[in-house]
This record gives sequence, C-alpha cells and structure tokens, in this order.
Amino acid sequence: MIPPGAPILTADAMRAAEEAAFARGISQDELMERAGAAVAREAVRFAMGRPVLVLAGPGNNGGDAYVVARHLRQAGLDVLVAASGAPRHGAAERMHARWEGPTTSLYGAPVRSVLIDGLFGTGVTRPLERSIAAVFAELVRGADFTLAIDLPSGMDTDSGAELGAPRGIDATIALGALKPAHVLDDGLSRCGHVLLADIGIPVETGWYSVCRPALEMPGPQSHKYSRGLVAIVEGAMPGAGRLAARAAMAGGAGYVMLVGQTPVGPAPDALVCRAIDDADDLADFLAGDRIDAVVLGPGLGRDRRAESFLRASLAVDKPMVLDGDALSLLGTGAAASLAAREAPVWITPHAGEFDRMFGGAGSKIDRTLEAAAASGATVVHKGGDTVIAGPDGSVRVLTGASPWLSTAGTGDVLAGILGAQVGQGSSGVDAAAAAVWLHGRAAQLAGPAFFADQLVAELPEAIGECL
Ligand SMILES: NC(=O)C1=CN([C@@H]2O[C@H](COP(=O)(O)OP(=O)(O)OC[C@H]3O[C@@H](n4cnc5c(N)ncnc54)[C@H](OP(=O)(O)O)[C@@H]3O)[C@@H](O)[C@H]2O)[C@@H](O)CC1
Ligand SMILES: [K+]
Repeated sequence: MIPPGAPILTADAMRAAEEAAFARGISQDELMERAGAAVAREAVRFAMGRPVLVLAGPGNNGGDAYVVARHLRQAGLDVLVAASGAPRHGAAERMHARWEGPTTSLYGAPVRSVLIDGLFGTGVTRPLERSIAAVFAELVRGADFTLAIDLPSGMDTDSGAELGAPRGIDATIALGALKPAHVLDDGLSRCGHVLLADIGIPVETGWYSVCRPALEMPGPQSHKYSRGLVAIVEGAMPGAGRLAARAAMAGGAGYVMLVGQTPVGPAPDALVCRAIDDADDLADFLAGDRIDAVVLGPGLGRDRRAESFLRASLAVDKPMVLDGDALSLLGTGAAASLAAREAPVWITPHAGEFDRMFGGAGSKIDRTLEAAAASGATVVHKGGDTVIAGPDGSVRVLTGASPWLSTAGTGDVLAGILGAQVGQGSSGVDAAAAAVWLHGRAAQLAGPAFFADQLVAELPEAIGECL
C-alpha cells in the first residue's frame, strides 16, 4: 500500500529539493526537526506506551532518529537509543547533542517491543556490513512493531535493490516525497505500509504514484461518436480480441468495433463486428474519420497475416494501443518502428515482452523511461509494480495490484480499457494511469480467484467511483 498521487523523487532529486528548501531560508536543523517530529507523531500512536528502541546511524537519517527519540521521551515513553556511530557534523550532530536520554551501542542493544530504524536512509552507498545487517535483522525479528525513518536501512533509494535491509518492517515514513524504492516491488516488499510526511520541502517533479482518476460523465449532448469509437483488431485467438472489445465497451467507449475475421463464438449484441481480411482494406478502414482509437495485439497471432495487419495499422495516423502479439512482432525493432509514427501510441508490455523489445539496465523506472524516449511511445511496463513512462519524462507508478491479476486475459482487458480512455480523448501517461487504476480497482472488486471476463463485469462500478 503506497500513498496515491504522491510525488516520487530519486536520491539526487531529493537532495536538489532539499537545497531549494535551504535557498528559501529553511535551515537544515529546521528540516530535521520537522522530519523527526513527523515520524514521532506516527510512532507515538503505534507505540501505545510500550518501550522503544531507536536505532541511530552516523548520517542525517541518524539525526532524524535523535529527534524522534527526544519527542517520544517527552511524550513519556521509555526510550533507548542504539547508535552505530555518533554523527560528527551538521544538523545531525546538533540533534545528537540535544538527546539527553540513555544510549547504548548497536551491537549490545536489547530487543524492545517497538523499534524505530534510523540507521541509514537515502545516503546508503553500498551494502551494509554483515555484522550490522545481522544485528538489525535480529532486532526487527524480536520487535512487535518496526517503523523505518524515510527508508528501511540497507536499500538502494533509486531501484529498491536490497543492500542488507531485513524483511519484517511494518511501516516506513517517506520524508518529503516517495522514493523509487517505496514504489518498486523490490523495495516495497521490505517497506511494509508506506506513509508520506510532508515536511515543507518544495517538490517539483513529473513522477507520481497512480491515483484514482477523475472521469467525466457523458454530457446531455453526448452521442456514441463523441464518446469515442474504438476499433479492436482481432486475429488468431478471437477470444482475446472480444475480451478487449468488451473491456472497451464497459470501460466507457461510445462505440466499439471488432475488426478482422468474422468473429466466432459469443459477442455482446452491442459489439459491431466488421470482417476484413486484407491488410490494405484494414488500413483504409482504420483511417476512416470516425475512428478515434485502435487497439491491436490481443490474440493477433504472429503469422504473416498478423504481421501484415500490424504494418498496415502502424502506417495509419490514429492513436493506437499495442499489446500482446503486436509487441512480440515488433521485437527488437520496436523503438525504430514506433518512433517513425506521428500519432500517439501506447504499448503495454509485461516484463518478458519489455526485455525482448528494449533490454536495458538500471531500475524499472529508468528502463521504462529510456524505452519511452527511444520509441516516442507511452510505455506501460506491467508487473506487480506497473511503471508508466512518457517520452516527455513523465512517470506514473501503480504498486500493490491484486496478485489474482496474474491470469490469462487480464492484459487483453487492460488494452481494451486503455483503448476506451484514448478513444475518449485522454492522452499520454494520464490515459494509461487511468486505465491501470480502473483495471486494478476492478480486480479488487472481483475479489479472489476471478477470471478475466469477471474483471470486465466490475468496470462500471470502478468507473462509478471516479465520477
Ligand atoms: N533530503 C532531505 O530533504 C531530508 C533528508 N533527511 C534525512 O537525511 C537522510 C539522508 O541523510 P544522509 O545523506 O546523511 O545519508 P544517511 O542515509 O543518513 O547515511 C549516510 C551515512 O551513512 C554512511 N554509510 C552509507 N552507506 C553505508 C553502509 N553501507 N555502511 C555503513 N555506513 C554507510 C555514510 O558514510 P560514508 O558513506 O561516508 O562511509 C554516512 O555517514 C534521509 O534519508 C532522511 O532521513 C531529513 O533529515 C530532512 C530532509
Ligand atoms: K532508516
């Protein structure tokens, strides 16, 4: 669980924001006092009178820890600080000097019911020494409740990679902004519940956690065309195309057409089916004035016909969502093929498809941003953490989606919902974030062990929550 609609900053961006705060006349001491007070406010609630052990490291995370310890002691709690090395300069040293309670060494520290982790935050540059990691893990295991200041100690801020942080931390209070480690699966799995404390640092960023979208009701003058005509191109596995089409219909599109071979099997009566078997005819059809968005890829197949349909569609100057087989067909040439297009395009790869198309190194956010920059597409990099990146550098991240989404057809549903958003005129990362939110919410509403068709059935209720 992460706070929705919250800014996300890398360690460098956080330091730059901190400098901007200093330039506005906020002192380092003031920021540290605010950070410590914000953490203490939550900690006192969780502690409920139990004895507290506060771990304090040598940097500013440790400085925050001394402030927390002071506030908790003032609140009447029994507080012991365990230090891994006293801060030697700046605000952290001054906060250390203001601590008047008992202090022990980290290595001799007793297990206590409540543990506050202020060993390291965004300044971790290398894996924790084994001895520190072992003592820390032992104290977390023995505590009833552990709260981390800013980040669990021993975690790479920008990727969430584990550098010694143990499992079992119950909650983490992010200071000033979320960091990538709070929203990417690797890091989040060690953070517990993530809370965000606004400590008055001005934050400017284009990176945010996904929040519930604000959607508009159709107006009195709305008609089927004004609400978006979405064409879904189906192929070898017609069920996938039908699923995407039904998701686009339930996702709010005014008119949905299923284009390709005459569909076999059940389709809703409101779904208009158009048999087209030739790539040139497909291009002519998709180029028609009425069509607002094209979805291509779910169940398309990877044969020659599929390939010719993909090439013909790419040449059409219409907003387009590419998923599934379309992504496999694009393969390593994806960036070049997509960059040649004028009209906006969204691609929705899972990890395997993404790696085959773009590869790359670094955090999931970095790799998704690079793919968006190279292809000019809005990239929806799916997974337990879904990272959306636009070619303008915007990022949205949704974490904590239902693990039950890992079932066949849910990707087709997402492609259809996104098609509906695009068809209704939503653009860029906002269209993708709205689709991903609706998809995730429909999964929550569907409960456990659903199958993809049931997601579609929950979409109207999810949309109702956004009006
Ligand atoms: N930015 C903001 O807006 C605000 C930030 N605030 C707080 O500041 C925190 C960042 O503080 P920070 O930069 O001092 O880094 P921090 O995480 O305390 O660690 C650095 C120390 O650890 C050391 N060290 C590093 N790795 C190590 C390892 N593996 N094993 C052992 N030692 C290691 C490193 O030493 P060195 O690398 O030189 O050996 C250095 O001494 C941030 O998370 C937040 O809590 C708030 O107070 C207010 C607003
Ligand atoms: K910490």
